[in-house]
Amino acid sequence: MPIRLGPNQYGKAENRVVRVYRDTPRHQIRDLNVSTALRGRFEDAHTSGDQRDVLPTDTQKNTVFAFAKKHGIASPEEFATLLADRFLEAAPAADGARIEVEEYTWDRIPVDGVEHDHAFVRSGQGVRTAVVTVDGRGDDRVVQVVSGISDLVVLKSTGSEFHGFLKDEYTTLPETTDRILATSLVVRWRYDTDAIAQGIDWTKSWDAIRALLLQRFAEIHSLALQQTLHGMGTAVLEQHPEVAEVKFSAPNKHHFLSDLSPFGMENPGEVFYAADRPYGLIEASVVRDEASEPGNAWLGTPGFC
Ligand SMILES: O=c1[nH]c(=O)c2[nH]c(=O)[nH]c2[nH]1
Repeated sequence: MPIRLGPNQYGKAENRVVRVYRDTPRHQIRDLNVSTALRGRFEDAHTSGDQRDVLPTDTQKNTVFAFAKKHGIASPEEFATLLADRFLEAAPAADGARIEVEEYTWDRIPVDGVEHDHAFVRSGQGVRTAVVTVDGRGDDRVVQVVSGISDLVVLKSTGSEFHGFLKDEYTTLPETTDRILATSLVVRWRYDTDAIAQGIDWTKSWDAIRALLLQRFAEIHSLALQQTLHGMGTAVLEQHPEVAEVKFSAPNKHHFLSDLSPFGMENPGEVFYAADRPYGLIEASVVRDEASEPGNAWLGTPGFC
């Protein structure tokens, strides 16, 4: 029976590495969740059990922690690229490496109006993400970087409408010109490969894109979550030539007006029931026409159309 090994990859998932910089009394921390994966010519490991080409996932884990000490963590993107290059050097059978990073950010705790040197509170403003894929070596080396943010929970208490939609015999949703719009955004944006080759200030770009996404969410008068996402993504592409495409996954966190009429009370958009499920799931991407090819940039990153 003709059977062959299909797509495969292997690595160490969710290495939780915290790097403390303590060169001065004012400490700095980077708090990451790093997942590594190698792809390539690993048929023997699967078919005959011969592991001679396999760089163990345990070694990959050790490398993550050793590199946090040796190189520090300048940014998720840079750290991931260092790791990918290292694994391609250490494992000759690997044709590509995919490094996924989540970064949890911490703010200094203010004490008497002064930010503390070594006490932090986790910032609740979204998780920074990066997926770096390096394929090939030498002149054939291709680097793809998809940065992003997840768990960015946003809400507008007005400035959102939803009406004029298709109706059939099962439609009960009332049309509205004033509703709450709330979502927990997952946004990922892919960088142009030429821009990557020229060098990108990853943190400056990430900070600016996050701020722009929030600004546009606030500013856009929404006729649907779809239209809001399109406006946010378009703004990113207009203002960031280094970005090739933006993808969104946005659960529509429905807020239903509570019916207070049994209690003789009116409710002009003041009291809502925040439903947690089911939720509308709106996914969309915005792509620059002349965008560089994505290659393997999205391979292994689920949850987006
Ligand atoms: O912004 C929205 N988009 C939809 O597609 C949709 N469908 C729905 O019931 N409510 C909403 N809201």
